Amino acid sequence: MLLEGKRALVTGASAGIGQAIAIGMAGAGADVAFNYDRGEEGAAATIAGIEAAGRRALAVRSDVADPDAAPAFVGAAQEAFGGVDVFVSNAGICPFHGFLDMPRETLERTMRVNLHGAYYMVQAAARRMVEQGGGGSIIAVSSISALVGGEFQTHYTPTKAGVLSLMQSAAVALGRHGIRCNALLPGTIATDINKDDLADEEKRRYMEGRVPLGRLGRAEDLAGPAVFLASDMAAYVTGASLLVDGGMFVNLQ
Ligand SMILES: NC(=O)C1=CN([C@@H]2O[C@H](COP(=O)(O)OP(=O)(O)OC[C@H]3O[C@@H](n4cnc5c(N)ncnc54)[C@H](OP(=O)(O)O)[C@@H]3O)[C@@H](O)[C@H]2O)C=CC1
Ligand SMILES: C[C@H](O)[C@@H]1OC(=O)[C@H](O)[C@@H]1O
Repeated sequence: MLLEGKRALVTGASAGIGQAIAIGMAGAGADVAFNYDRGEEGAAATIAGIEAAGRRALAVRSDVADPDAAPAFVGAAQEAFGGVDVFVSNAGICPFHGFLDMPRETLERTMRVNLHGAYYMVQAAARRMVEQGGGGSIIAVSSISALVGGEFQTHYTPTKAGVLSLMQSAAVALGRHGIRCNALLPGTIATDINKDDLADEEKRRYMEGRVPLGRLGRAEDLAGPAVFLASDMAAYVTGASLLVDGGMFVNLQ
């Protein structure tokens, strides 16, 4: 198995992409610790999925925007599993809103969760990996939106560009420790984050029509790419970004 005996941590894994990655990594042989903010029921489902794969699970409830949450999460995983080999920064929000009347609190919360949260979490994981020696793999869930804009995402797309940039700089900073840092760039993946937006049938059809593979993404579509980047199959891959979008980005006309 690609991640046999590895210890993986995933932020925001009570739902959607994080949950699929957490369960996918367990299926590939990893013990998995994950954090989440509010979704108790979802967290229980993630634990069940990890355990069904025969691996150990640890759930930690905390807000990634809180700088103290990062060392606490990594410390809890260290205590439970004895180390950290793989870290996935995934937690994120996207409260769709227009630009001209963007509430300051919406802007600041989105920045704090998506960008500051990723920074604190990745830094805490990297510190642990450096301390234990032996390298590691860090993956951040950025977005196709790091590369293109969105009318109702002016507060969100800069955070995803920032997360992509964080992986590039962290790859440079951490290469000497054998720690690889890469970004996943999902396209439009049907999850809770865009349930309301895609409830508009016309919008949904338009988004589907932009995808050469003919369908929106599923959370599970991110699990394989995440396992690959976490594994030794990607031993010489760092500072890279991988679009997982069914071809949406390259579909100009
Ligand atoms: N869906 C898509 O089309 C795309 C998504 N992405 C990115 O993928 C990531 C996951 O999104 P997706 O799975 O779609 O969304 P979901 O809303 O389905 O899941 C988001 C997860 O993040 C958690 N979370 C949210 N805020 C916090 C916080 N402050 N602290 C800890 N955990 C938190 C949620 O936990 P809880 O519910 O417990 O609060 C939940 O587990 C995000 O970073 C998003 O930007 C990127 C490109 C496309
Ligand atoms: C929430 C959006 O639907 C989703 O998030 C992204 O990063 C992409 O822009 C997707 O459209």
